[in-house]
Amino acid sequence: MDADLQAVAQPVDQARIRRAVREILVAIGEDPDRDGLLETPTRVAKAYAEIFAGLHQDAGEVLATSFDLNHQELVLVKDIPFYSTCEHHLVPFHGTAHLGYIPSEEGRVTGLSKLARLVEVFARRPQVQERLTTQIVDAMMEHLTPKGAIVVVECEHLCMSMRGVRKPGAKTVTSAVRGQIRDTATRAEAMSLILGR
Ligand SMILES: Nc1nc2c(ncn2[C@@H]2O[C@H](COP(=O)(O)OP(=O)(O)OP(=O)(O)O)[C@@H](O)[C@H]2O)c(=O)[nH]1
Ligand SMILES: [Zn+2]
Repeated sequence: MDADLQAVAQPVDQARIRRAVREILVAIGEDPDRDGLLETPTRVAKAYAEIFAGLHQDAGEVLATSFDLNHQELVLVKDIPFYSTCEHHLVPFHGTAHLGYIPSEEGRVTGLSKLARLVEVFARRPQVQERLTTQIVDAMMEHLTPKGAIVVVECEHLCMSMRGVRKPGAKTVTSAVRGQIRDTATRAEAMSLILGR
C-alpha cells in the first residue's frame, strides 16, 4: 500500500496535524508561541479527528440494525442537520439532508436514527456536496436493498459565503434517486413530502 493510501486507512495522525497547524500559523505571520495560540495545534488536531472521523467509519455497520415491520411504503426522515468540510478549501459547508426509501419486499426497515448516522459517516470527511449525496443514496441501496431510495441535500458553503464570491445565504440543492422512486408519481410524492414545510 502506498503512503497516501496507508494514511487514509489509519486513524487521524494528530501529531502530524499539530506540526502542520504550527507551520500554518507561522506562514500567516502569527507567533505560534504566544499565549492564546500555544494550545491551538492540539485543539485543531482534536477537532480534525472529530470532523474527519467518517473516513474510518463503515456505512454497513451503521445500517446493520433492522426490524421486520412489514412496511412496504415510503419511509422518509427529513431535515437532518449536518456539517461537512469542503474538500477544496477545508472550510465548512452545512445544511440539511432528507433521506427516503421504500423497503424491500419483506418490509424490513432500519432504525430511524441510523439514517441520520449514515449522513454523519459521509459528512465527516473532506467532501463535495454531489459526492456526499450519491454516497448516501448508494449506501442505502447496498445495505438496505430497498425498492428505491431518494436523498436530497440543501447546503450553504462557507467557501462561497465568507470568501471568494461572498454570497452568504446562497443554497445548493442536490438530489439522487434510485430504483422505484424514479417513477414520476412516487418521486413527486417524495419531493412534496420533503419540500412541504
Ligand atoms: N460542484 C461543487 N463545487 C464546489 C463544492 N464546494 C466548493 N465548490 C467549488 O469549487 C470551486 C473551486 O474553484 P477554483 O477556481 O479551483 O478555486 P477558487 O479560486 O478558490 O474559486 P472561488 O471559490 O470561485 O474563489 C469553486 O467554484 C467552489 O464554489 C461542492 O460541494 N460541489
Ligand atoms: Zn469550498
